[in-house]
Amino acid sequence: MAITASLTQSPLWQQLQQHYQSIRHQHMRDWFAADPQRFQRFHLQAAGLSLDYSKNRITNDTLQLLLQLAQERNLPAQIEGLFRGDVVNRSEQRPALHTALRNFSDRPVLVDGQDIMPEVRATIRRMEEFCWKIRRNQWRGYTNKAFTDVVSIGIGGSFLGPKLASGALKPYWDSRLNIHYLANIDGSHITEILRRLDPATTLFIIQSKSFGTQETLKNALACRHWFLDNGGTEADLAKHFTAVSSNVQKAVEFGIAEDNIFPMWDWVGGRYSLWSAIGLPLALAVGIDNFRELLRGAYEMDEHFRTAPLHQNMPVIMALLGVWYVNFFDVGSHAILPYDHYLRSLPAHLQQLDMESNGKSVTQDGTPVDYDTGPIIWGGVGTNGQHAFHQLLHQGTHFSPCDFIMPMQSHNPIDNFHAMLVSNCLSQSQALLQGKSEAEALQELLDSGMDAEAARQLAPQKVIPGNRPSNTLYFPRSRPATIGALIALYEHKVAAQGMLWGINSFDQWGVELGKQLGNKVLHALEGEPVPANFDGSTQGLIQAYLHMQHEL
Ligand SMILES: O=P(O)(O)OC[C@H]1O[C@](O)(CO)[C@@H](O)[C@@H]1O
Repeated sequence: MAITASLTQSPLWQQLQQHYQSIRHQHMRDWFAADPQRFQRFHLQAAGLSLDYSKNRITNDTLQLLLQLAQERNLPAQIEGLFRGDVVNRSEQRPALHTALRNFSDRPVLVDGQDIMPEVRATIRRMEEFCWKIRRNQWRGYTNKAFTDVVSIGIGGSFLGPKLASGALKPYWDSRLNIHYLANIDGSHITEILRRLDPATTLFIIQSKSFGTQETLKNALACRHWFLDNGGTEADLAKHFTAVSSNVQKAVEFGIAEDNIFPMWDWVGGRYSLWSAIGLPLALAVGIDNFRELLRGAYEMDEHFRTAPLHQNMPVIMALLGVWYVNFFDVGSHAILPYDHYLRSLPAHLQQLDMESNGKSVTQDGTPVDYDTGPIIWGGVGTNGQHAFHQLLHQGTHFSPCDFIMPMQSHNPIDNFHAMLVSNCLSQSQALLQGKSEAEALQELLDSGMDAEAARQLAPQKVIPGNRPSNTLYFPRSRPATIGALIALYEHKVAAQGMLWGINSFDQWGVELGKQLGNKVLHALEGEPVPANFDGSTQGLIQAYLHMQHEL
């Protein structure tokens, strides 16, 4: 769906700017005091998730204007187009149909006139059969021992999604199988993983949509050597090496038996591929039924995104709030703060999802944007972050809107641990909202018995501006369906922001230059002449590397 009018030239954009000027000095504290219904009014539920977005710098008028923006940018039609399989990734001439991977409806999904659903369902059945054989010890290693370890080799989207979801669903793991994720091209990473493993009981899954990613292929080759050097034979490889890829030919050339290759498709982006056979390590860990529940939760969020009116649409509201901060408050970052040990990989997954999707500077038709797009996504698990980076959130010169994410029940209820965890989460968003004025700080110091002059000197250091926005996403417990819904929520939030900004959220050309240069640098590090057109810094660093190879 083409957007014709320039975003920033529209009268609505000017209206939003004027509205921003009119509310920017108002404090959320006063809004809460004036409106006892604010929590209920700015609150949504979808697919088992609840969103409290009342602690945002918005009034009813803000929301109305933002919702008008969504209409003006044809969001409903764009969302429908995404699900229908329109070529939303125009630079690669592809649809983005990760939603087909979790389509529990009987609606066909057409790509080039062909319904892709039969192939999607056949692949899940293959995954089911595979999981069943491994988990019931019918498919065993070359010494006929059952598998104890699975090494998933992949990077980016072929790593972060499965890693996040398998961490999030740790309570559902089959304790007989350990899952290891090997991503980085770093001798220390592979050494630390393989040192603990026995080739006879280790299964490898090479995860690469392209089957051309340097890190993955190098790691896969090293694992193969390790397997052959430690007891396995060429004839045993088919028992221990499987792959997931859209490039079957390359996987076969690498030496993977064709029957051991699970398909991927061009219409699934890497960072949206958890729902495909890339989710295989997760399915092995938690079982195919739980994997299907994850898909079902995502499907429920899909249906919500597709059908809910804009003002009740959770991904759309989160997207609009993001645009409000990025484009009107000039805020360039967004923090993801899960208060759940099992969700500790969420910030890393959302970094790829959001920043690879919306870190773009031109619109779909190639016009440079004259407004900011995707923010820097960062974060970490609470409460650890409170004792590290939250200081800046509370008193730094710039603010970062925060998403607090919190299950209300723990899988491991011990004493009052969970109440303490939740209390920390709630009090952080409360402190961000409320802040502390200089008068309050001074009074506190005087009440503690401090001498008046010392208190007056110290009080400014203790001022906390407050009025800092946050969302709180909560749900009863991290179940497979909840985690599916949560990840899909962010996928759709990111897609909706891309639609509002008119950019392509489904390509990632920016990562290519580094890959091209990387090969030339590698040749130089391996002794070839350093290209004369390399900048002085890179030349100097190459020389330093070469020099240090001779140091003990
Ligand atoms: O699955 P592949 O093809 O190995 O790609 C891995 C990752 O590399 C990227 O292409 C970026 O380099 C990501 O988009 C992708 O998720």
